[in-house]
Amino acid sequence: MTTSSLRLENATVVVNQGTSEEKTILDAVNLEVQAGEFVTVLGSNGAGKSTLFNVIAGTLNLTSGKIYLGDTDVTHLKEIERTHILARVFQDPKLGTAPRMTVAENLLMAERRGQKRRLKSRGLTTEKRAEMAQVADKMGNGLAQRLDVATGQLSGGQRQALAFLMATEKRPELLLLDEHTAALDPKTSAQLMALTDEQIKAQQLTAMMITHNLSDALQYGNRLLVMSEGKIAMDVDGTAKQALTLEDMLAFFNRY
Ligand SMILES: Nc1ncnc2c1ncn2[C@@H]1O[C@H](COP(=O)(O)OP(=O)(O)OP(=O)(O)O)[C@@H](O)[C@H]1O
Repeated sequence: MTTSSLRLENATVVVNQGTSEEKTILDAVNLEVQAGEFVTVLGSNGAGKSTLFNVIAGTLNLTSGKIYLGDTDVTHLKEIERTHILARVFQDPKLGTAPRMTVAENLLMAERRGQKRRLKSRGLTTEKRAEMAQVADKMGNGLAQRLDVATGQLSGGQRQALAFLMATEKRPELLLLDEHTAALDPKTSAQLMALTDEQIKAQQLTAMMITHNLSDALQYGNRLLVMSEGKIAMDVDGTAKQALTLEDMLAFFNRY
C-alpha cells in the first residue's frame, strides 16, 4: 500500500496543438506528495503553477502522462468525480461560497457534499449550530458571531476563512490552496495564513499552496517547489528547506 496522496507521472499539457501557437505548458512533470506533507509552490507569472493545480483538480486534461490521487488513477476522471478526494480554495473570495446563503447554510452544504439525498433531511438543529459556531470560532475573526449573515456581506477575510473551513470540512485527501490569502490586506492575510497552518497541522492534512509570498513559502510547510516553464525547477524539503533564506530564493529567481 502506498502512502502517497498525489502522484504525477510525466504529466504533460500541450495547448493549441498543431498550430503555430502550440506550447507545452506542463512539461513531463514527475511529482509524488506523501500523506501529511504541506508543500508550498512558488514560481514566476506563467510558470505553470495554476496549470499544475488545474490538472490535479481535473479542470484541465493532461495531453499525456498519469495522475493518481491516493491509489486511484484519476487521469480520466472529471472534476466533479474528484471532489470527494480533493478540495481547493481560490484567491477570489467569491469562489467556493454561495453569496446569498448564510454562513451556517454554506457550512451545512459543505458538510453534506456527496451525501445521499435521504441523509440530508436534518436541518440546522440547535446542536448543529453550536457545533458550527465552535468550528467557526477557530478562525478567530468574528465568523462565529455571523452564522446567520449572508456570505456576500462578510469581510474578505471572513469569507476566505469560511471557504477554507468548507474545503477542509470533509478532511480531503488533498487540499489545494491557490493563492488563498493573496487578495487580503497584509494583517488579515497573515492571520488566515497562521490559521491555515494550524488547521493543516491539527487535522494532519496533505496540502499544496501556491503563493507569491516568499516569506510564507519559506515559513510554512515542510517542502517547497519552484515551477519554471512548466517544469519543477526546485524541490526541497526537511532541513534543506528550513535552511533556505530569502536571499537564496531571490538569487534563485534572478537566475530564471
Ligand atoms: N488553457 C490554456 N490555453 C492556452 N494557454 C494556457 C492555458 N492555460 C494556461 N496557459 C498558459 O500556460 C502558461 C502557464 O500558465 P499558469 O496560469 O499555469 O501560470 P502560473 O504560474 O499560475 O502564473 P501566475 O503566477 O500568473 O498565476 C502561461 O503562459 C499561460 O498563458
